[in-house]
Amino acid sequence: MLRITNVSYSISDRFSLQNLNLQIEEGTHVSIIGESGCGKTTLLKLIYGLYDTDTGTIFWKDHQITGPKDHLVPGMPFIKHLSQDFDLMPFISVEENIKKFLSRLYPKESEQRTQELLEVVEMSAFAKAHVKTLSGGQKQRVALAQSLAKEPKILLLDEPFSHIDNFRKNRLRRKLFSYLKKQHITCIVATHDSTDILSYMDQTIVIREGEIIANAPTRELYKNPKTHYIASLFGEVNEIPAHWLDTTITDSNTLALLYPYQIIAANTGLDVTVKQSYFKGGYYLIESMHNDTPIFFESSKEYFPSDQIKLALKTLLMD
Ligand SMILES: Nc1ncnc2c1ncn2[C@@H]1O[C@H](COP(=O)(O)OP(=O)(O)OP(=O)(O)O)[C@@H](O)[C@H]1O
Repeated sequence: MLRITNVSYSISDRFSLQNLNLQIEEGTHVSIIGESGCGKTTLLKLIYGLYDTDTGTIFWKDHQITGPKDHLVPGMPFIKHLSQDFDLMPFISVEENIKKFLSRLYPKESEQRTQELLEVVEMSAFAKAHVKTLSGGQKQRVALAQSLAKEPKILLLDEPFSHIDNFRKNRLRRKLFSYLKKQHITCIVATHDSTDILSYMDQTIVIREGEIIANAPTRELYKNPKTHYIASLFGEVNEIPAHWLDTTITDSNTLALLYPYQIIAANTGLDVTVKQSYFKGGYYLIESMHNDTPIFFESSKEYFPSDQIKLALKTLLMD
């Protein structure tokens, strides 16, 4: 288990991570989400041992993770950290970039492992190519393979798919996270992308201004977001008086957080005027207005500006 206890760390006068407490079971996949600048990367670097904490401790099982004060070369050997600027050698080939992390004493095994990893990240065709000739997304895939070469106990990924096209991203995500589960590698991912999270992450941690404000199983967090900030990290969300759509609620001060898919056009309900329809492939996201309040909902049918319609709740409970 990874155990973070009362950790604080000031990066500057303006930013600090404050009193973090966190436990992550071995083999779990965890995402760290939060707005840009909230401290996700800083937390990953603390876990890797790139910074010395101001207070508190970080342990992986019985090993204390400590920073540059205690290590000439910071970073723990059983952890791999894939940063946003992948650390590859540009003038050697893709496979050499991976092999340099494997033992030269066993060339056959090293070759096999390299090919296995290139297959996971779908870069086998580029094995002999020089890294400097690769695109950003291809470099990111090589960096991913490199981070797995030595089979870390913990893999820390910072925006791991940010440069990778949608065509490949979904397949790569499926392959990577199932490989990590199979190998029982604990994985912590800092991400902005909610599709990284929902299907693959067992646990999600939400950070706001240097503080952990939520830590829960991912589905639970998605279904019951406690605040607008948390819900909005998963996509568009409406925060509206609950009684507008739920007639069982009498208190007009109670607010409801509703994702667009929870609201539908109906024969009776709340009067709204359509402002805009956004084509999303299998459905439309409709932006409508009730008085001055925007309400987003999903529809299989396109609506047009100024259409007058009524909205109702699709589900009271999200399950
Ligand atoms: N070396 C540094 N010196 C001073 N301030 C820094 C340094 N590194 C980061 N910061 C500041 O610390 C805060 C947290 O940065 P961090 O990179 O951890 O955020 P983040 O949540 O990962 O952001 P993003 O999602 O944009 O990558 C930011 O306000 C950033 O400007």
